Amino acid sequence: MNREITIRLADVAKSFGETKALKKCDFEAHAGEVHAIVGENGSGKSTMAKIMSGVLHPDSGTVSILGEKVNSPIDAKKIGLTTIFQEVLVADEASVFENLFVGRDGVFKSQSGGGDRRAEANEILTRLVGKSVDLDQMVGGLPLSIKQWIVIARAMLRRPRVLILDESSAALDLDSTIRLHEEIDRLRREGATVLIVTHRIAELVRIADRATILRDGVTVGTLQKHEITEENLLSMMTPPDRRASDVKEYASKNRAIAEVSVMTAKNMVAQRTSAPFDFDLPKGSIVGVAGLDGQGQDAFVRALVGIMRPFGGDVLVRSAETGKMVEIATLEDAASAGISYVSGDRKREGIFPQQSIFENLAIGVYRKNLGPMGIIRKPTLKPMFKREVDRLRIKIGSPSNKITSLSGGNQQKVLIGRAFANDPQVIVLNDPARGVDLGTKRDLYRELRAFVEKGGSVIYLSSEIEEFIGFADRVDVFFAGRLFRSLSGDHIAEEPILAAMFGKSENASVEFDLERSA
Ligand SMILES: Nc1ncnc2c1ncn2[C@@H]1O[C@H](COP(=O)(O)OP(=O)(O)OP(=O)(O)O)[C@@H](O)[C@H]1O
Repeated sequence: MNREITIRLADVAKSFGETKALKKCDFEAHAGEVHAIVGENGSGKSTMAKIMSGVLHPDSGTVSILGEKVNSPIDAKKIGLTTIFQEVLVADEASVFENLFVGRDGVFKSQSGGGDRRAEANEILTRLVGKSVDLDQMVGGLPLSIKQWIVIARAMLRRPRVLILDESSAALDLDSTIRLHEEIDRLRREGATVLIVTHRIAELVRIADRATILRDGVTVGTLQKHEITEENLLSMMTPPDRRASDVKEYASKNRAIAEVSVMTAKNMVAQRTSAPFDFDLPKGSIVGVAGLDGQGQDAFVRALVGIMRPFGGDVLVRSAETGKMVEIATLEDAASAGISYVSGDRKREGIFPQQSIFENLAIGVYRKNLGPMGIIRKPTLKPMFKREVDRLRIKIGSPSNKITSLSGGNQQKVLIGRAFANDPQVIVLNDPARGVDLGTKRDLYRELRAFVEKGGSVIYLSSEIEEFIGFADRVDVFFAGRLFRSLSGDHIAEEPILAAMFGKSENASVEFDLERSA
C-alpha cells in the first residue's frame, strides 16, 4: 500500500466565540485509503473538514495537505482537494452539464462543441444514478436525490487527490450508497485519500480502512480496519460517565402485537399509478417502514400525517377522547388527534431558522400554554424544555440562541424533542436519525421503546436497514409504490428486508453482494 502521508494536522484548535469546537486535533491520512472521521454531534468533525478545505482557519496548530499549506478553498482546489459538504449546492437555473463543470475553464466552449467532457459526464452520471440523465435539462426541476448525485459527480470529475465527504451519504438509500462506495473504491485504487464523515456505522465498517475518533474537540485515537466495530467506536466517542451498560435495552422483546389499531389506512394509493394497499398501526408497537428511494414509502408517511394527500384512500386515527376512528386530511387534523411528526429533512419541513432553540423546541406546545391575551407562559414551558434537552443530551449554549448556531445533529435532536414535548399518542418519524450520532440514536430508540411501553405507538421510516433490527416490532417494506411485505419476529433481519426491498420473494437471495464495494 502507498504509505505517502497526504494530510497532517497537528495540535489544531479552533473556537467560535466561547465555543471550543476543536481543542486538540491531531490527524494523519495516507494516499490510497478511506479514512472515516467519527464523533458525537458537535464534537468538531465539520469544523475539521472545513479547516482542511481552507474554508476556516485554525486558531493554532499546523495543517498540511499534500505537503502544502491551504489558506483558502481556491488553494485547496489547486492542489487537488475537493470537499462535498452537507448542503446540496447546485445552481437551479443552470443545466446539468453547466453544474458539473462550473468553475472549470472553457465549459461553455466545450458544451457547444460536444466532446470528451460530455462523454465523461454521461459516463459518471450513469454510473452514479444508475440510469442516464439528460445533460441539457435545467437542474431546478430535478428531484433532490439527482441534485445530490450532481454534487457528487462534480467532485468526482475533478479527479481529486483528496476527497472529503461530510455526511454526503446521509440521505442516500442502500442501493445508492453501494454505487457511491464503488466510486469511492475507484478513487482509492487510483491512490486518492478519501475522508468520510458519517454517523452511519454500518457504512463505515464496510468501507473504511481506518477511523479517527473525535470527542469534544480532541482526537482520542485511530482504529485500524479490524478494530472498527460499533462497540469500539461508541466507547471511544462517549465520555466514560455516559456509557450505557445495557446497550440493547431498547430492544423489541418479540412482544405480541396488540389487536387494537390506533391508526389505519384503507385502499391507500401512495403514487399516482401504484396499486392500493391497507395499513394498520397496532397500539403500543413500533412499526418500521423501509424501501429503496422512490418506492412510495416517503409519500405514505407524509400522507399519514396530513402533509400531502394520497392519490387514493383514507387515513383514520383513533381519537384518544372518544375511542372512535377519525379522518386525517391535514397536518392540523393530525396534530389535534395527538400525532407528532419528525422529519429527517429538517431544512424543508423542520426547523424555523430565524427562531431560537427554545422556540423551535416548544413551538408545538405554545398553543396549549397561552396565557391571557395570547401571551406565552414561558415559565411553564421551561421545565419541559429542560427535560427534553437533558434526556436527548442536546448540546446547546443559551436557549435563546438561534437554532442555526447548533451543529446539524443537535438541530435534529431539537426536532425529536419537539415531538415528545407535544405529549402525543402516535409519533411518526421520517428518517429521523439522519446526521444523528450513534449514542443519540440509541437514546432515541430507548425513549421510543419507553413511549410504547406506556401505550404510545410509533411509525419509524428509515433508509438504514440496521435501524430496524432488534428495535422494530414489525417492518413494512415498500416496493413499486405500495406496501409489499410486512415482516415480524425473526424475519426482521437484513436478508428478508433486503429481498423485499428489491421486490423479491421471501426466500430469494438478493443478487448483489453487499460486500462487493468493500
Ligand atoms: N459558525 C459557528 N458559529 C458558532 N458555533 C459554531 C459554528 N460552527 C460550529 N459551531 C459549534 O462548534 C461545535 C462543533 O461543531 P461541528 O459542526 O464541527 O460538529 P460536528 O461534529 O460536525 O457535529 P454534527 O455531527 O452534528 O454535524 C458545536 O458546538 C457547534 O455548535
